[in-house]
Amino acid sequence: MSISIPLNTTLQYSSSSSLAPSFSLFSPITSTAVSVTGIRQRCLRMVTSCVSNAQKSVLNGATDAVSIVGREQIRLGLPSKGRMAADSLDLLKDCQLFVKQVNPRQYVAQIPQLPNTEVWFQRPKDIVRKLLSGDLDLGIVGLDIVGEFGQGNEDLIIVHEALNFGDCHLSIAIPNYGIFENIKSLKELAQMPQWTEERPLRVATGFTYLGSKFMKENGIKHVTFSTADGALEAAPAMGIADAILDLVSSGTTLKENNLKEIEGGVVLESQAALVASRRALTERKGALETVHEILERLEAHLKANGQFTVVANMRGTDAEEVAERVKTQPSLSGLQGPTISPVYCKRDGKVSIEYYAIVICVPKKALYESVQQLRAVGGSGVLVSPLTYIFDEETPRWSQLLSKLGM
Ligand SMILES: Nc1ncnc2c1ncn2[C@@H]1O[C@H](COP(=O)(O)OP(=O)(O)OP(=O)(O)O)[C@@H](O)[C@H]1O
Ligand SMILES: O=P(O)(O)OC[C@H]1O[C@H](OP(=O)(O)OP(=O)(O)O)[C@H](O)[C@@H]1O
Ligand SMILES: [Mg+2]
Repeated sequence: MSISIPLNTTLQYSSSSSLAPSFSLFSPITSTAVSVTGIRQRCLRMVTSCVSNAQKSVLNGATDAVSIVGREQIRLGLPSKGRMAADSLDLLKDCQLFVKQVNPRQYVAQIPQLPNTEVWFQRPKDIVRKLLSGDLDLGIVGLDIVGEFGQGNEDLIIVHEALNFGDCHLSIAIPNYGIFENIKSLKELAQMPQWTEERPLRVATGFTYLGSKFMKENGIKHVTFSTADGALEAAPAMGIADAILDLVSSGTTLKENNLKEIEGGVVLESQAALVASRRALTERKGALETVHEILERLEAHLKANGQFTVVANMRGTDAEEVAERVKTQPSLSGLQGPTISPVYCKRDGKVSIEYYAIVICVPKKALYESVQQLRAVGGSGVLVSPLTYIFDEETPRWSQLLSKLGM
């Protein structure tokens, strides 16, 4: 990379709120800044050093980034557009974290519930890059993007790996016609005699890092990659590539372009994740507390999201006897166990206990089965309602995070 600075150019340097110093070059024609020949040398040295720091940061991650100083706010990166954008905001809303973005073209926003945090909207790949350069502290992106642009950098920490949206997988696909008609697995693809050093397997992908790592791990030597920004599924039919490596969710795009996935060809499973910079968590004041709060809210919401509260009445002699009956059924154990409380009825002017109310949480998937089991042990009047949050004593991911941080 080379930089040329015209003789009459001045450099403005600021290290204001961001981690990395920023600099800008001003031409005297358009700015009032004064050029002093003596400063030029110093400016040149500063530019060279900034550029080389920036290059190092990109190559090595935040290890070489400027130290964590100068900025009070924690920065959370959210996808600025595309299929992850609305879902990220909806998830935070479900956690009672309301991102106040006045209009969609505004790239910075606040969350009133987290006054020390600012939101920056960025393209997903830039969120990962900026976590590594120290310009963001936290981010929500797909695991595919973390893998491709994070390149295994140890400064990136996955705080929550399953935010329950953006599900897809990164997979190799080949034509379902011609020489590939009978090829069903990666092994068969690798063993095709067509691929040689002179004529390698040509793969079109936006995931060249993960792609070449995967091919190496699977012992496929004769392979080259080409890249494009989208519509990769056209590449085989256009004669540009033999195979593609791209994200798949419904599989419609593959099908519509006469392509098929193969056994052993899935490079990774992806969904949205909460990612953090290790350095930010260990060095930036308040970052760890903020991530703890976000994690608690996320876990409480995501855990509750998969469950219903079920209330039923059950005739019995006492609470223990009802508990014994309920415990015979596998789907009725609840989180810790069923809550059983007496139902006070008035009969002939006297208060008596004939029924007990049982309250349990059941996984949504097991709802009908649970209702049947409740009925089988004498349950009646079953009420089912959605659960909004389950706050556990401590979230398991929090202790995992602390141990990843060596705390
Ligand atoms: N079918 C899918 N195709 C692509 N990405 C998907 C799919 N389903 C979920 N995703 C997730 O959405 C992310 C991409 O979203 P989107 O395509 O909107 O991003 P982008 O940065 O705008 O990409 P692009 O380079 O296509 O403009 C992926 O990184 C992945 O995590
Ligand atoms: O399995 P499916 O549900 O069909 O989804 C997969 C397609 O979606 C994505 O493309 P996108 O819509 O982002 O368009 P692009 O390829 O132009 O980026 C991805 O790159 C695949 O092409
Ligand atoms: Mg896309």
